[in-house]
Amino acid sequence: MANSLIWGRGVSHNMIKASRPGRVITRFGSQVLVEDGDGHVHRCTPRRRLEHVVCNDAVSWHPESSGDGVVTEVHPRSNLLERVDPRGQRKNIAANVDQVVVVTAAAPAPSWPLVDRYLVAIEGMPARALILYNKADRPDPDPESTLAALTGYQALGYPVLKTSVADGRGMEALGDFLAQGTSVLVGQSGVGKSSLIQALLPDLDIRIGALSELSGEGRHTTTNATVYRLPCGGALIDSPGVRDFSPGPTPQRELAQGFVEFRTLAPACRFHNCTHTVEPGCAVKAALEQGQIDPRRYASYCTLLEAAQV
Ligand SMILES: Nc1nc2c(ncn2[C@@H]2O[C@H](COP(=O)(O)OP(=O)(O)OP(=O)(O)O)[C@@H](O)[C@H]2O)c(=O)[nH]1
Ligand SMILES: [Zn+2]
Repeated sequence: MANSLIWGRGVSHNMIKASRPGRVITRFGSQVLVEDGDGHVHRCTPRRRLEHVVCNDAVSWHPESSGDGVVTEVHPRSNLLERVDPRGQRKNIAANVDQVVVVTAAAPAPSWPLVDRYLVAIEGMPARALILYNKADRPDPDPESTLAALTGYQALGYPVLKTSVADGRGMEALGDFLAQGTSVLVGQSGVGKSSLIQALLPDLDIRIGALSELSGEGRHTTTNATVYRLPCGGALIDSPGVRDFSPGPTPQRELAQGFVEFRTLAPACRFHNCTHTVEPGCAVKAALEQGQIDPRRYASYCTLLEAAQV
């Protein structure tokens, strides 16, 4: 009898210590919320050398008898979404982002150079991009430019979708895209990111409330990047910082890689470190002169090159 009791205790202790797979839902202070394979969320403290753990990291963790758990390992990341703060410091936002939805709209007027800048960052991560044109229910002040830009992106292989939160068009197709993985929505202020997220996650406030309660930190959780499972399938990472994500300056050598139409041409340039601007024998400029590259995209490249890190 005594033996079986000791045996019983030993088994449950081992079970508690056995590491389990999980996903970091959000961070708050020095702690994280980890979702296990059954969808249950546990408050955990990362081991000391794992302080860098971020939203959507795949981790190993185990529960402790105190109730909270311990994150023991952060698995290799497929990518990392970084933000550059006003002082120029890079801050990690979230890991393992499969897809980035670049939201534009009929109003405010689309900034296509900004879309190009996002695409460079997305290509560098790498992640799949979707270009969304929201508020399609409203008249476009410059329909010709919009059509030219959107068909241009499609020709480069980027999926393009028109949506309206107001009349619901395109929302099902957006759900189908989001179902393919873990996504973030980015874009200029006022294009409708909050409205889209509210439509995709109608119970967002309730979920934020539940997570805040679990963290024991009141409304603190809402300011940190958080992963939400979507009813349409897939997951969405959101926070004010994610929505306002603006990519920092790109290293010069990575910039040309971010323009997908340059990739097959660049190896044919005379100089291996060609900037595709002033060099003789540049295959990119030759393609531009022959009308095979969109001059608008090339102008974006030149603007980004001026701001690029050497
Ligand atoms: N007509 C129309 N209006 C929309 C649509 N989507 C959003 N809006 C409106 O556009 C305005 C801005 O929408 P938000 O969702 O706050 O935009 P946001 O991108 O989150 O903006 P920030 O919070 O500033 O980053 C609001 O008045 C919305 O009601 C749409 O599809 N059609
Ligand atoms: Zn070149």
